[in-house]
Amino acid sequence: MTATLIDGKAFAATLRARIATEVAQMKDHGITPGLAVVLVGEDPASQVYVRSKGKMTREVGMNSYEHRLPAETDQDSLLNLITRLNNDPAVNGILVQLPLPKHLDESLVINAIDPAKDVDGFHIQNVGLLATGQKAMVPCTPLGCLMLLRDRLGSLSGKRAVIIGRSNIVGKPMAQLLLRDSATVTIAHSRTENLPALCREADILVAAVGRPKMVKADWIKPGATVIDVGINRTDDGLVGDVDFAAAREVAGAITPVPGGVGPMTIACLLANTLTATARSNGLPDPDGLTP
Ligand SMILES: Nc1nc2c(c(=O)[nH]1)N[C@@H](CN(C=O)c1ccc(C(=O)N[C@@H](CCC(=O)O)C(=O)O)cc1)CN2
Repeated sequence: MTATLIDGKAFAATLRARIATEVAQMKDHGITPGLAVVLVGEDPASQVYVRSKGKMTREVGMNSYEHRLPAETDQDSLLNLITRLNNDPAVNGILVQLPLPKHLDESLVINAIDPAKDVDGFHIQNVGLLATGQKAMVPCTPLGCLMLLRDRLGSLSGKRAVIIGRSNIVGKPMAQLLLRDSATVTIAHSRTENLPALCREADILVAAVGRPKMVKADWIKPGATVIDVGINRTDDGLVGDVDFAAAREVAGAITPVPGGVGPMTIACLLANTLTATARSNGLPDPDGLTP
């Protein structure tokens, strides 16, 4: 069996077009969503992502505010900028591109963002709201994975899901979202015993470890849906955490890298910015953009 390709690039383009329609309607009511993105330093991949975020923000009709700071920026200067953005009524969403240079305290910086403008969903308040099943801002990459999974499978209720990776950005929020949809969820990590056997039990396998081609074909239950969050730059180019060519002969559906989960991350950032704008203006959440 050759797996169906889950085309995240196409899904993200459709999502962005829908967001553009909703932004146009907001503008008719005098509201223009604004997204501020802060980049500290010159990490080449981060520069690409930030440029792409700015371009797509403008394409859907939102205002984009980019703040590029030198790598040696001190903590207080960064916190002062965040305070300014928190207090700026034109800014509905704030994102600090990660990773930050080592001398900056990532948690302190993220938790300085107004939770209502935290379109990354990384603020401790949003983490807690998500974990307790309340209305939260939801991290973009797991939100994108959830959208792809629901589109492919419909109901996730009762499905066996294994997530490889326990990061705050992907693994943990992904688990919360799948639990919310009544999947049976296991988070696996570097100390998990007999990982291949555990993965073989999964109807839904999410790989988010950052190790190129780690997940082999014989780790996959025939017919399973495989979501590859890995973005690893290797001598062979960009590869995921899943050995794609072999895995697609076993899985029922699989996301490619590139063109799978990655494009969903930015589309969901725009979705979150729209949601944050609606909430701050006392409007209902836009349909289908929040879990
Ligand atoms: N504050 C944040 N920082 C980071 C996040 C995040 O969600 N919030 N996620 C990643 C990077 N990221 C967005 O910031 C991101 C990663 C990948 C893609 C993407 O479209 N990938 C393409 C491949 C692009 C390439 O060639 O590199 C794909 O997979 O098809 C978009 C955004 C870390 N930091």
